[in-house]
Amino acid sequence: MADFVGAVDQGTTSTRFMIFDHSGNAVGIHQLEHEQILPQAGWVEHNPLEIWERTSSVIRTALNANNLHASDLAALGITNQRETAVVWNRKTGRPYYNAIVWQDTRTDRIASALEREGKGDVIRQKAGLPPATYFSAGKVQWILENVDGVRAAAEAGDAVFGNTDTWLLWNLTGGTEGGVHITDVTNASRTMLMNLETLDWDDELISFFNIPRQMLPEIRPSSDPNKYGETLANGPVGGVVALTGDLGDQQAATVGQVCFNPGEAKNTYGTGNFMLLNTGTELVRSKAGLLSTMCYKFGDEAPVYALEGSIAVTGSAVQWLRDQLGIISGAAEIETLAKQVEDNGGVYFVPAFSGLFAPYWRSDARGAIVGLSRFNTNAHLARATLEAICYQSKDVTDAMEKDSGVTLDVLKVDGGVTANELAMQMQADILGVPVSKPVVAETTALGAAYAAGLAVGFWKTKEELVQNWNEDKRWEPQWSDEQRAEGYAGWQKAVQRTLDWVDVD
Ligand SMILES: Nc1ncnc2c1ncn2[C@@H]1O[C@H](COP(=O)(O)OP(=O)(O)O)[C@@H](O)[C@H]1O
Ligand SMILES: O=P(O)(O)OC[C@H](O)CO
Repeated sequence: MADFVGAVDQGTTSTRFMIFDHSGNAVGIHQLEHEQILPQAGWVEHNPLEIWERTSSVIRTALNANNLHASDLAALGITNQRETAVVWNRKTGRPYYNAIVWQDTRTDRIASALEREGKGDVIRQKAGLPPATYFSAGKVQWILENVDGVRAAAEAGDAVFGNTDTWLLWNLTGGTEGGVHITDVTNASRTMLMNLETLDWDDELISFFNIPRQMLPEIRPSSDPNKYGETLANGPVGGVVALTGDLGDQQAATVGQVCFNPGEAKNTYGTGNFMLLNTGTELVRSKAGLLSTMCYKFGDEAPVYALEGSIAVTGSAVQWLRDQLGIISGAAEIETLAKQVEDNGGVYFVPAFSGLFAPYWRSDARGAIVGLSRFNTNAHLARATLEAICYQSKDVTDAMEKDSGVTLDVLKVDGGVTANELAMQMQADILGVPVSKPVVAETTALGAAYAAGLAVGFWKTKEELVQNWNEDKRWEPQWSDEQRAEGYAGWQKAVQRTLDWVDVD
């Protein structure tokens, strides 16, 4: 068998290709950003053709730079930004419209109408999700209603939908020359169209959004010995390799962090934050504002479920300080600035730029900086931004404890923001729980590689993967209980100030 497994990680801001050896170490990586298209307030789009071009490019470059070839890869996995919706013509390969990104809020009226029309409870029951702009179904409905010719093409079977995993699988396996139209259970669980119990598209959910069923891809396991397809010999991989792993990026990170037992959780700090708790083969329905979602399904094993706390804006608040306010020139600088002051000086920043996701689900919220006095400086705002990342994670952790009864004894973390030592110390202080980061911090790509490799016997058991996980760094809580309670009370007050700001009806 070949010595390596490859994984494409198609994220919100960039796409990377990574090559892993049997110990789970990265032996090659290449990464490219793509354009964030912001046509109006609240709208976020990506160009699917640019994403495919960047994907091809990172695959070619990473293989060439390491003098590796298709024959060195035992299998390939894909992981992706979830929910982001692409609709394209299967005969021409042309997208009808830009991909509408998970952060996009243009469907707020569609989402609030669902609740008004009494469909919210059916959606929560069947899909495990609250009606919100976040999920794919409303985005597909918007394209069907607003882009000329799409509905007729969809009814004729020519216009098809996929998240970016499906778009890339289709292109990698042949595109107009016979590409597959496939997704996995984790991605499907974020569309708002899949029934969590049957793991199939649900006609009632589909009818809420008036989506022709033939637009939807086939739903397959996240790790599939019956491969989804093979890469084209003349494609970017340069040879035929089996595609056997497909997971949404947050579920992939959960696998990369080897959270295979019920009660194990990870928190990924990227553009947003996503905490997932493995709830085992039991579907736990959230009462505290979390999502019930798929964790993974490996081959013909029973599906594993998760509770998820999704936070829309965390690392992107750091980007906002850099790009919109210009108070730092690079993300890493926030740490130096925040360290200039001892504490937040009374300032709280709630970055509800896309409304508030878990556990509030309030699309009428907008961002607020509160508690300002003349004493405050940029340094307090920098500190409040890092605290906001951690307080939002505290909201989600509390909800998780309520829903599952599980008390975390350690929080496994990964993602871009975990490079920030101060933020990770704050997280341990605010939660009162140690925070632990693994040596291989690229857990998302690693999880997709694990899913692909398990399917072809490159790794034989999940226990082998657990052996690969090693701690790099741990932060212990230092705050007193009193400090923690006082700080969190301020945060909760600040959150109240952001609510009911925009009129979504
Ligand atoms: N040292 C740092 N301190 C705080 N935030 C950081 C730091 N380095 C990167 N980030 C943030 O991390 C995010 C990128 O993380 P990444 O895991 O690559 O995200 P994604 O997968 O969502 O693209 C950016 O939003 C950036 O602002
Ligand atoms: O691309 P990321 O890492 O920002 O993750 C995005 C999530 O999948 C959105 O649900």
